[in-house]
Amino acid sequence: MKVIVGIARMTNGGKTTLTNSLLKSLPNCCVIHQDDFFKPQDQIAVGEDGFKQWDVLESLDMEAMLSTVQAWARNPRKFARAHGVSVHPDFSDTHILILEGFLLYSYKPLVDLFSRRYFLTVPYEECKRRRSTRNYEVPDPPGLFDGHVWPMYQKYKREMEANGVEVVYLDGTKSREELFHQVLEDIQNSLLNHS
Ligand SMILES: Nc1ncnc2c1ncn2[C@@H]1O[C@H](COP(=O)(O)OP(=O)(O)O)[C@@H](O)[C@H]1O
Ligand SMILES: NC(=O)c1ccc[n+]([C@@H]2O[C@H](COP(=O)(O)O)[C@@H](O)[C@H]2O)c1
Ligand SMILES: [Mg+2]
Repeated sequence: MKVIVGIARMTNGGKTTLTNSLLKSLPNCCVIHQDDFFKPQDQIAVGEDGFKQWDVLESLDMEAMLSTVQAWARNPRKFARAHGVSVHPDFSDTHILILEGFLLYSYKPLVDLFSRRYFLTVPYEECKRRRSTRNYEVPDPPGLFDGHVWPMYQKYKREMEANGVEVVYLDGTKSREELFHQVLEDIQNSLLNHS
């Protein structure tokens, strides 16, 4: 059985934190981080607003991300080995892939591959506060959050809803432990339903 789980959305919603906890608890579980597929800085367009447009789909090499997912799907055992994940003998027929990132459900070739699509949200003020404490490889210029990050979040969310993409919303203001247990239990239940 092969299962692909999406841990998506809001910047600073807690995706990477939650994903890292799940990886330790789920058997034969590999991960692909969307952040690893940002194009180089000189290929990021500058918008009419003067900001580099990091938070649009075109800033990510989604074809390369899809190829990586396909490599896992062709041979999850080989993928696990190559990524240092040992295959648990008691669960050798179960393979889980977590895709983690802020724009997972807006790229058509990927969207139907998920068994479960999680969508972490936190209120605007909390998101902005957490973001202000983060150090990205390319630091945020002043005004980026309100001028680019937040409007793009809203635009893609509206499009996703209009396209009828089904997601499981998660309240990112819950504690790390509560979120972890909620999602772990939910994934375990959906594994039982698949088997
Ligand atoms: N459940 C939570 N409650 C409070 N703070 C959190 C929670 N999960 C993550 N954080 C904090 O929020 C920030 C962003 O977390 P991170 O997992 O990197 O988010 P993302 O990958 O969605 O951008 C970090 O400082 C992290 O420690
Ligand atoms: N990793 C990078 O090269 C890079 C560069 C500039 C901005 N970012 C930011 O990363 C965010 C996505 O990552 P998080 O969801 O972990 O916050 C986007 O909102 C984007 O603005 C990342
Ligand atoms: Mg992250």
